[in-house]
Order: sequence, then structure tokens, then C-alpha cells
Amino acid sequence: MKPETKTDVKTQTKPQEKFTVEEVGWRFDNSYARLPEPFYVRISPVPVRAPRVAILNHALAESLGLNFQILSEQDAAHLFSGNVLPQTAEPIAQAYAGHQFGSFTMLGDGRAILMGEHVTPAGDRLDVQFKGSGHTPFSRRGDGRAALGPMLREYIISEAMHSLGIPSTRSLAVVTTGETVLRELPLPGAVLTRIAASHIRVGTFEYAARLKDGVHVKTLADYAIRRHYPDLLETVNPYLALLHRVIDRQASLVAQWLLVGFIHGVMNTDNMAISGETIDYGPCAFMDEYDPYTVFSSIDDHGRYGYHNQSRAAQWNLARFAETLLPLLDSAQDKALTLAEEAVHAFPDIFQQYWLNGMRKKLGLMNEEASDVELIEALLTCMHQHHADYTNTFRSLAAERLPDDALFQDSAFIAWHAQWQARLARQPESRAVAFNVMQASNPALLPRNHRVEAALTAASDHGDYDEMQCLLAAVSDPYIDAPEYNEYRTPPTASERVRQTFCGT
Ligand SMILES: Nc1ncnc2c1ncn2[C@@H]1O[C@H](COP(=O)(O)OP(=O)(O)OP(=O)(O)O)[C@@H](O)[C@H]1O
Repeated sequence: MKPETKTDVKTQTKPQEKFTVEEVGWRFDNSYARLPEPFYVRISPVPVRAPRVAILNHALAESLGLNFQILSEQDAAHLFSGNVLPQTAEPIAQAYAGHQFGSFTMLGDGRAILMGEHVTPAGDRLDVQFKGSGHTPFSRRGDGRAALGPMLREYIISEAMHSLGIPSTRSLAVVTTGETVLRELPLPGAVLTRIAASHIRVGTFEYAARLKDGVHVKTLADYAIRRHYPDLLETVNPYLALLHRVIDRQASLVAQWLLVGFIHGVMNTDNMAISGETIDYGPCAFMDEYDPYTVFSSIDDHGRYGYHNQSRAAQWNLARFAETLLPLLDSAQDKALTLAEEAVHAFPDIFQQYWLNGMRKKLGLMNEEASDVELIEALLTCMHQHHADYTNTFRSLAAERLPDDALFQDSAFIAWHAQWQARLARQPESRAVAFNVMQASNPALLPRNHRVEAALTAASDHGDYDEMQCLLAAVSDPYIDAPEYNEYRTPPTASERVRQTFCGT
């Protein structure tokens, strides 16, 4: 690690240096940049013309041990646009590959720069990455830039995901660049500062596996184990243990998405993080009415990444991950293949267990009965038939408040409700205990897609961030019934409903 000095800020354009790295609190130690060169290219963000702060995440900054108080708006804008680089950052664009909608492509950070790894006062090592930071050798035909709307969408949904208690990358800042990006229309450009456990993806392993000299997967696997799962170093076969652990993390993650009605929208292998965090909030959204066939993404014509397909998509990606590890699993090819297949074939059961445990909590079932799956499926079938709102239905059950609408008047639902009540009465725990668990497992507030779109339009088209700030406040404590945020619980009307979510990069 390079020593930090009092004048520890490198200026790319000409803003005044009024702060030092020590004062802001960055503590960079860039272990990924010590991997061999094929894993990245050293390159700095391309400076932007007139950066301005769109939003700063003060709560996250505090938990990272960063002091934003000393930064003026202009300082912050330069810092989070990449115009001013902390001396101890070692900017790189990471190389990776990916299966996108099933087709393999060599990729890499085409519009992102990893500034380095910040070590928090608690000792956590976290990537600090700028997304939308300009052209890199991996940009292919892209401009290296990002539009404001999609960066704010990532900010809102990643922060909501974190508040829901679901592993996710975080968003520290969004700044506008003062430059226009050309998409279908000219749009304001922006840079998002993303904080992540790491940016090692299944696609990073696919990239390493395709490099010629055969040692790179081992280098990457050793690095990933040390960084994310050091306990595996004690196991007999750490690479097999890594495969099992990543499968477990993804099964847990995707189950958690389903339990809150989340649809990622673009589950390509380059968007599956080895850390088990949700990454890349592109055409993603939370479902309003329950329909397992819901697809939001404007580019997902065949529903490959629709709600009900997400566990299958995850397993498919994990099979690609397992393939990259084959040479490390066992020196005998047949044995390695068997080990990999056993691990990947175990995914559906592991996923089902996480999902079932989560559903039991949503319904206050504190112990296990063989007929629980049937009970859960019967409720979901009723909800589907009545186009019931996913979030509000579960929250109503948790609050013992059954609204006067079609679902709750339906005879099949009334029969289901009686069965559920009888099931609750059979368990030893009191109703109070069960309903507390339900309250903590059924969010009242999510960033519904129509509210996200309204907030993004106000911010991106009119520079008005009030709606976004209110939405962020509403979803920051999602398991509380806060009357002041009741309007955010209302499902969209037919005319408000947003059926498609655009990648809109
Ligand atoms: N405007 C752009 N210019 C250059 N490259 C781009 C651009 N948009 C996307 N890419 C690259 O295309 C690939 C796939 O894009 P995708 O939208 O899935 O990723 P992303 O949102 O840019 O990044 P991440 O997965 O890190 O969140 C990535 O390698 C990305 O860097």
C-alpha cells in the first residue's frame, strides 16, 4: 500500500484541493490490482466537464468511516466523478466474460473503473467502483458512459434491497457529468459510485478459464477464497468447497428475491457475483400483482429471466461456474466432472429449502409440517387467480387485516384461511410470536416500479429530486407500517402500471 501524505490527492482537471485522503477517510489497499495483468487494465476515469452531485449516501459513508462533512458540494462532485483521484487509489478496468442470454462473449468493464478496495474501520474490504466513468479498452462500440436515470434506478433499488436485508452492492453517490449521452434520445450523463464486497463474477472465472496458460483459474479461485470464504482454506478440497459455497449463496439469494417479488431481469453470468450479492440493477423491478410469469425487461422476449425462471437461470449460471473449476476439482477428469455435477444438481433442493423456510416465516409457520408446501401453493394459486398484490397480501395477513377485496371474499381463499389458522393453532408457539415473525418477514414498503419511474422522470427530466428522496425515505425501513408512507403502498392503477423496464444504459 502506498503511503498517504497530507497532499494525497491527484488532480486531473483543476478543482481546488481542499481536503486530503486522510480527512475523507479513504483507506485503500488494492489487492485485486496485485493479481497478474490479464485480470485488468490500468486506466483512470475519463474526466467529465461539469460534475454536480445528484445524491450522496451519508448513512453509507458513515458506516464506511468516510467523512463527507469536510466536502463541499463541488469537492464531492469532483471526487465522485473521477475528476479528482485519491493518490492511494489504483484505478483499473477489470476483465471478464459472460454468457448473455445464453451466448458467450468476452466483456470487461466497458464503462466502469474499479478505484480500489477501501478497508472500513470494522476491517471490511470493499470495492469502490465508478460506473459510467468513460471509455476503456473493453468498451467495444459503447461510449463508456451511463445515463442519469439508470444510475438513479440502481441507487434506489440497491439501497432498498439492502434495507430489506438482502445481500446487495450499495450506492454511495451519483453525480451528473454535465455531458449528454446519446441513447434513443439525448440524456444527462452520470457516474454512480458502487460499493461491493467485490466485483468477481461467474464471468470473471469464465474469462480466466479461457486464458491460454491454464494457471489463471487457480489464481482467481485462490484469491476469491482468501477474500470471501477464508474458512474454506481449512477444507480438504477448497475449490470444491468454493463451488458448494457459491451455489449455497446463490440459492439463498435467489430465494430471497422471490420471497419479496423481485425480478432481476438480466441474470447473465457476468451479473452473478461470487460474493453472493445482488449486482447490476438494470431492467429489474418488484412485482405488484402476483403472476409467476411476470417479465419486466424490455429485452427479455422469451421470459428467460422472468420471475419463475430465476432459480433455473441461477442453476444454469452455476453450471458455467462449475465448468471453469473442473481442472481444480480433481486431477482425474471423470471424478472432477462427477463432483461438479453432484454440486450443481444439488441446487434445486438447496434453493427449495431456502424458499420454503422463507415462505414459512412469511406465514408465521414456526415448525415444519409435510403439507406446508401444499398450503403455500394453495395461497399463491388464489393470489394468481385474483391478481392479488404480492406485497400487500402478505402484509395484510401479517397484520391480521384482511381488506375487503375480491381475493379475501373468494371461497377458496376463505377455506385456505381456515386451514392456515388451524395450522397456526397446531404449533406450540403463541400467535404473538408467529405474527412478530410475519411482520419481520413481509415488507410493507418496496420501491414499486411506477413510483421508481416517477422519481426517475422528475430527477432526470426536471432536476427535481424530492420524489426520489421521499421514495428512498419510505423504503429505508420496509418492515414498519409508517402511516406517512401509505401512498407508497398503493399498487399502481391500470394507467400507472409500468409493464416494461428498460435497460436504458
Ligand atoms: N455505454 C457503454 N459503453 C461501453 N461499454 C458498455 C456500455 N454499456 C454497457 N457496457 C458493457 O457491456 C457489458 C454488459 O453491460 P451491462 O449493462 O450488463 O453491465 P453494466 O451495467 O455496464 O455493468 P455491471 O454489470 O458492472 O453493473 C459490460 O461489460 C459493460 O461494461
